[in-house]
Amino acid sequence: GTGVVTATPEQGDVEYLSPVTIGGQTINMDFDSGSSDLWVFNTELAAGSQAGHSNFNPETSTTFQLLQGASFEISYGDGSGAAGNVGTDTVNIGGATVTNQAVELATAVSSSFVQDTQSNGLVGLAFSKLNTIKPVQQKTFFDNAIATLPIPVFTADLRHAAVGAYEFGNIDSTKFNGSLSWTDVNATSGFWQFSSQQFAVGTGPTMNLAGGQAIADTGTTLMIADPSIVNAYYSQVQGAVNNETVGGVTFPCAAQLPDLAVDIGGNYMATVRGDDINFSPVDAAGTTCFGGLQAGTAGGLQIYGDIMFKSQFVAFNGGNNSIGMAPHQ
Ligand SMILES: O=C([C@@H]1CCCNC1)N1CCCCC1
Repeated sequence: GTGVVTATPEQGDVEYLSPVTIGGQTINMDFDSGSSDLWVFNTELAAGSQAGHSNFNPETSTTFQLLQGASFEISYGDGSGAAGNVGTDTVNIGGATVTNQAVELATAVSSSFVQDTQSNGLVGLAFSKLNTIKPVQQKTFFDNAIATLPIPVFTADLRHAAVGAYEFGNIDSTKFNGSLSWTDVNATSGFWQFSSQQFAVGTGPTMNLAGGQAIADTGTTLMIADPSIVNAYYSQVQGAVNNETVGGVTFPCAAQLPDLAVDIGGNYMATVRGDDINFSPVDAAGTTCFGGLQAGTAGGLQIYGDIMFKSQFVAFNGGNNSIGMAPHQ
């Protein structure tokens, strides 16, 4: 069958949380198309780490089974991470159900996860080759579900400061304008990766980023692009400065921000709304704002995160490894 769950933004759209039922216990988790582990806060964790969280209890689930000798350890690009043991259980996301899904029970989590009490774990939706379980790598929820879905797709409908949705096995065409533009992804890296070699700032000329590559990552808050794109963009914003203290580009909150169009696989120019690039104030007075578009390393992999998803409805097709995009309805 299909599955649909809400995707509720934390304050400031820092991340989006969705209800996942594991062994009959419903827990709010962060769906991450940029990683491939499903791990959860749980009663095995130290009490100090459990505090404030919803903690899965494997002992009260009648369907949980420990995966003897299995463990996981994951590190994310932002320096956060988790590690622990592994079991299997029945995982139900909005009706889409997988029995014997690998459920990773963290016995250690980094401080940023402990402090973020709205999130109780991640559901990895990138390709299973990135799964960190050892000695035998396990599959993602989507990989396990795909055979039972009417169509081998999940979609992300993320909104600025409003409730959106993740859907498995269905493409709800009432959620986007026009038709989806499809692009093949290169799954070699394990990410939903595509070429992104052109961009345009506002009504300006299309510019080239030779060899540009990007991934679609629902688990990344911002949009991390090549410095050439970032410099071209903020050169059009009065008062934009690279603010080492806060760790990125800031600008006056009253600035008029242009849209940014980026190429998706050579088939589609995805427009990211300028007002979504005004991410958050950095000062109490709300005078100076932090940009939703920030620079990665020159020539490095670009990470199109939630800032892009707030403008674009995205369908992930695991049947033919492609991504479909269209502006939200
Ligand atoms: O670890 C991450 C992100 C962190 C935020 C959540 N999604 C995964 N990376 C981004 C993609 C390239 C590899 C590093």
